[in-house]
Amino acid sequence: MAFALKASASPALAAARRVSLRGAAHPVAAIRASATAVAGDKRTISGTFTNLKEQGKIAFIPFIVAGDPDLATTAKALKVLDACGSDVIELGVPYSDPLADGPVIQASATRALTKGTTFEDVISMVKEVVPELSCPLALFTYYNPILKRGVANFMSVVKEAGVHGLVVPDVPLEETDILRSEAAKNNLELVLLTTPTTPTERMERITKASEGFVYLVSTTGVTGTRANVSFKVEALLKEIKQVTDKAVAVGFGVSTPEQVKQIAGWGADGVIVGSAMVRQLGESGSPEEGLKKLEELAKSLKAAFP
Ligand SMILES: O=P(O)(O)OC[C@@H](O)[C@@H](O)c1c[nH]c2ccccc12
Repeated sequence: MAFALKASASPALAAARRVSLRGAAHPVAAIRASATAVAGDKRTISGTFTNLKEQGKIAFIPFIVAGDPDLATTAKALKVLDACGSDVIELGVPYSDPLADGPVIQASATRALTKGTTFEDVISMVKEVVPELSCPLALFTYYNPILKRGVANFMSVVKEAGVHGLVVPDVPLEETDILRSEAAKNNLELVLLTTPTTPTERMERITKASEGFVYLVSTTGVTGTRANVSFKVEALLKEIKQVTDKAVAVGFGVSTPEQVKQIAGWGADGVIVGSAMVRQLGESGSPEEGLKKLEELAKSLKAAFP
């Protein structure tokens, strides 16, 4: 299934639309987007965290699966999330064996794959949409699709599409060197993940190697909303921040403003929200309804961020 959006609007027009979408609240982002698009893309994930820290803010990082309910809607969803004040967006490449995902994201990936969504289609869509976003985009993929295409080829294709970073949850730490060196050649930041059960020595190696930010998985098990965020996260954040001054963003289980506030209060530099976003977008009665529910959730969560 080929993906083709109408010719993307000029950066200035895209930025103007963003102002209207974002309302008066984010004119700076629209100006930044316009300047970025015209002057060449200077967005980086680590730079985003640096800017936020200087403002005493933390990053809102939503995750959605490309192609669910369809790629044209994914393109609109990325713009909606950007307009709602996302600081980084994680875009998942649908995969047939998402071993770290719970039922919501598994079902989403299945819907996207059943629609015939291919990696190439996702890349075509990303190439069209990235110039119209003000925030950086991190492509989320399991390791196998990278190996299938060859690491060097994968990285250059992804960079050429305008992606800023990568999250690869199942790459063994011992194999991240090749990934990181090829990513660095393409000016891509490779985000690594640490979990509540990662031994301290390994957490330190992961933290040292991670770029863009350190992804702290809040709980054991797979992705999916939880009633409560584990109190262990507070201590884990302190432990990681003793060994690095890199930004640390917390993900897994988050779906409410209260959980965002709690994690922010524990000292996180960002909060990642996936399944709750994916459910609103992919499980609604129609793409239009899904986009509306996505926007409502994104705005309600964004309002909880300091
Ligand atoms: O879905 P949750 O519980 O909000 O967690 C974020 C998660 O979706 C996203 O970061 C992600 C999607 N698939 C993953 C697999 C592993 C680690 C992280 C992820």
